[in-house]
Amino acid sequence: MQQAQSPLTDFNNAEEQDAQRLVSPCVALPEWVNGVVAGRPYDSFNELLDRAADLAGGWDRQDLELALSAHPRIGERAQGNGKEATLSRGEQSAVDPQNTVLSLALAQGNAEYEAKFGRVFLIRAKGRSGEEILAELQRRLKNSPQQEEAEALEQLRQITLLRLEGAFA
Ligand SMILES: NC(=O)NC1=NC(=O)NC1=O
Repeated sequence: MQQAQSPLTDFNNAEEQDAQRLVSPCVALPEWVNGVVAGRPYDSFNELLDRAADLAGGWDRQDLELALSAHPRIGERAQGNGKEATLSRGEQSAVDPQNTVLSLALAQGNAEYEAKFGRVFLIRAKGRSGEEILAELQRRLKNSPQQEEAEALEQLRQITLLRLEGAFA
């Protein structure tokens, strides 16, 4: 019986594909997943987090659009029981689907956002109430395309790094 190791030690020692499987639900960008795994062994979780943040710092619009395939709209319950869907539901748990006024406002805001920017609105939902998310959506709708691309990339980085922390908690 292997004595319980720290999650980091397990990650450092895991087969490559097992290590990739652990971090792939963080973001649907294989280059990032491979880069995090290739950086092993890490002396500390902070070293891992720093490398993950560095790799995420280079993301561009293409990465954003590719990653969005794994992020359901805000207010739409992620379907299925894959790891990403489960994570999304947890992150969006503060958005009460029974609150029809909020749900309608989010649906309308999402539609306006997609018409203006041509992609799904992405926000780090964890730690935000439904009302705070709606306020951010309405604020960001006023952004220029360049401003909004930068904001959406920052939210993708936050979601990714929060999920990474969760994978090692
Ligand atoms: N469109 C979204 O913003 N989706 C999400 N935000 C999160 O924090 N998790 C999601 O799935």
